[in-house]
Amino acid sequence: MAVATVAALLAALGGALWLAARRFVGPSVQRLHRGGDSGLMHGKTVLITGANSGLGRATAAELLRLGARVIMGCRDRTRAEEAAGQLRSEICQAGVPELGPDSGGGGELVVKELDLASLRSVRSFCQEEEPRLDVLINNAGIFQCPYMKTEDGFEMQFGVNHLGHFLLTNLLLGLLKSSAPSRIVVVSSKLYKYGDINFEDLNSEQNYNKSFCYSRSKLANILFTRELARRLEGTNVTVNVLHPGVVRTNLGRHIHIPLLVKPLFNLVSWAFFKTPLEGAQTSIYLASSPEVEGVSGKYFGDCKEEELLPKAMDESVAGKLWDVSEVMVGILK
Ligand SMILES: NC(=O)C1=CN([C@@H]2O[C@H](COP(=O)(O)OP(=O)(O)OC[C@H]3O[C@@H](n4cnc5c(N)ncnc54)[C@H](OP(=O)(O)O)[C@@H]3O)[C@@H](O)[C@H]2O)C=CC1
Ligand SMILES: CC1=C(/C=C/C(C)=C/C=C/C(C)=C/C=O)C(C)(C)CCC1
Repeated sequence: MAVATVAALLAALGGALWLAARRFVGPSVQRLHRGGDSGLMHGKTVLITGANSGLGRATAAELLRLGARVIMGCRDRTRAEEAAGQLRSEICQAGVPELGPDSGGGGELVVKELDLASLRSVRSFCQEEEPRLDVLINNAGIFQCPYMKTEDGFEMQFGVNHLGHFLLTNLLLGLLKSSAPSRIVVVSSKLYKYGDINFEDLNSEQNYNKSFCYSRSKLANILFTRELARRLEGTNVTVNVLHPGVVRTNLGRHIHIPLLVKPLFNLVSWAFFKTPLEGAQTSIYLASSPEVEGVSGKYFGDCKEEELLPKAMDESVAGKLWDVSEVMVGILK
């Protein structure tokens, strides 16, 4: 009995040490791409959607550290102000002195309300005058929620992840062009592989499968990027799309995990998932690195270009999705 207890304790200790070692010296930590000088983004304005949490928050922190004026486009002002306050104090503690509105254009955080589940909110957000926009990061997202509709009657995941960002980007294109060279960065997911654009039921009214709808919205992000890159040729505005890997964020909030199993999931995610800062590296890279100047229409993971499945490169589906999306959000000329 005593031998069995000691063996079990040793196995548990060994397992814990292995997990901890993996966490601290594993490949995901080594991939960190913190090459940028503070000042690299000085004078640049960056808009990040969903910047109060997870990847968006980590991206905001790093671009702020690089000297950008970061606009946090968030649906909940209280949560966003709280995140902004924390980011400001983290940056001050890290000793970046030039933060603030009087700093001559560098390192400023601005919170603005933006609910991507409401076309009215997207339109009113874009009506607020901004003198320039150098980088737009379409980051906000919702994952495997129960069947819900946006204010305008779209299935929630397709509505927020694709249509809200589609309208936002289109309404900001003039400003991005007048600020060129400028960049658009789109956060998609490897799970696009399990999606299809079923044009006959884009609002999933006949049949709702939450995993399929998430994957479809992320496939739409990629098709949108490729069609937009084609339309933006010669404008000096680039657009690229990325997958961040599996990252420990609040994205899984709609996944029900029994209370007793939760500690195990937390342990597994702590050991195997990327941290938000690790997951945000490709967004930061595409937003700021001189290495990707002029690169457009490409798909990235871990700061490197990756190949796409043929269904994400289908030009006729991308063109049709663009046309249908224009009608859905009401910007058909
Ligand atoms: N975490 C991961 O493993 C992966 C994430 N991704 C993608 O990364 C992106 C960021 O997600 P992540 O940081 O993980 O998740 P989080 O849930 O931590 O962050 C998502 C952000 O999106 C915001 N958001 C959700 N709905 C809306 C809306 N209607 N209007 C405006 N903002 C909204 C959230 O706001 P609020 O806090 O108010 O809810 C939050 O700020 C998503 O596009 C996701 O699909 C892709 C692959 C893997
Ligand atoms: C951290 C954590 C969770 C987070 C899950 C996440 C972050 C899922 C990510 C999904 C992916 C990979 C989406 C791809 O596009 C759970 C499981 C809810 C509960 C336990 C702790």
